[in-house]
Parts: sequence; C-alpha cells; structure tokens
Amino acid sequence: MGSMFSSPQFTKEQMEIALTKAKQIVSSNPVVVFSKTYCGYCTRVKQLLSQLGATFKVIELDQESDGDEVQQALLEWTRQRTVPNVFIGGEHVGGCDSVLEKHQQGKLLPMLKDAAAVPNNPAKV
Ligand SMILES: N[C@@H](CCC(=O)N[C@@H](CS)C(=O)NCC(=O)O)C(=O)O
Repeated sequence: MGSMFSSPQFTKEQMEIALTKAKQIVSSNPVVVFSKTYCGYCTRVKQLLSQLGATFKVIELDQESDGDEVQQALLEWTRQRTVPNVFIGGEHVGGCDSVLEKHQQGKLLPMLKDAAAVPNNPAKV
C-alpha cells in the first residue's frame, strides 16, 4: 500500500522522465492543454481557447506512447488526474470547470494576455 499518488505500474525512472517532459512542455508554451481526443470537456476547452484567439499547445494523452505516464506525473504534480489539465503562463489552472469559471469571471482573457497567448485585440466571446 502506497500513498494515493503511488504508481506501481511505472518505474521511478519512467515517472521522472514523464514529469520532466510535462514540465518542459509547460515551461515552453504560453498555454498547454493535456487532453484526450474523445473527451468532451477537452473539446469544450479547446473550442473556447480557439474562440478567444489563443495560441495553445495540445497534448492528446491517448495518442502519446507515454500518455499514461504523463497523466500519472500530472497527478503527482498538480493533484489532478482528469483531462483537460490546463496550464496558462506556466501556472496550473485546472480542468474544464476551472477554465469556464475563470472565463465567466472575466479572468481568462487577462490570463491569456499576461501569458502572451492572445494578440492585442482578440475576438470577444
Ligand atoms: N470536472 C472535470 C471533468 C473532466 C473529466 O471527467 N475528464 C475525464 C475524461 S472526459 C477523465 O479525465 N477521466 C479519467 C481519464 O480519462 O483517465 C473538468 O471540468 O475538467
């Protein structure tokens, strides 16, 4: 019995590699959406970011050979296992609910601007 974040199916080295990869992607892109192609919540987030004119990097975990390791690494890093798992400006934002909430609060576009993920005069949604 390990902690709730233990990952008996992967080696420590696999997890280190996956975490390093996830952090490298997050630090080198203004917006990152860890996603799965069949996930409707992911589609919603990608749609909203597109409507806002944002540049964003999508990692479809169900299409990556190391997707399960990366998902496990994201759980250990962010305490979130589900997709979408969204980062803006290197900061963890959360899932679809969190992103939509930020948008409803009028906070999403400013975050995207701060991260230089949108042009100066993006379309309003
Ligand atoms: N409340 C979450 C729902 C996300 C969710 O349920 N995602 C599903 C896929 S549609 C998931 O990650 N399931 C676990 C998995 O795919 O490993 C959100 O707003 O992002």
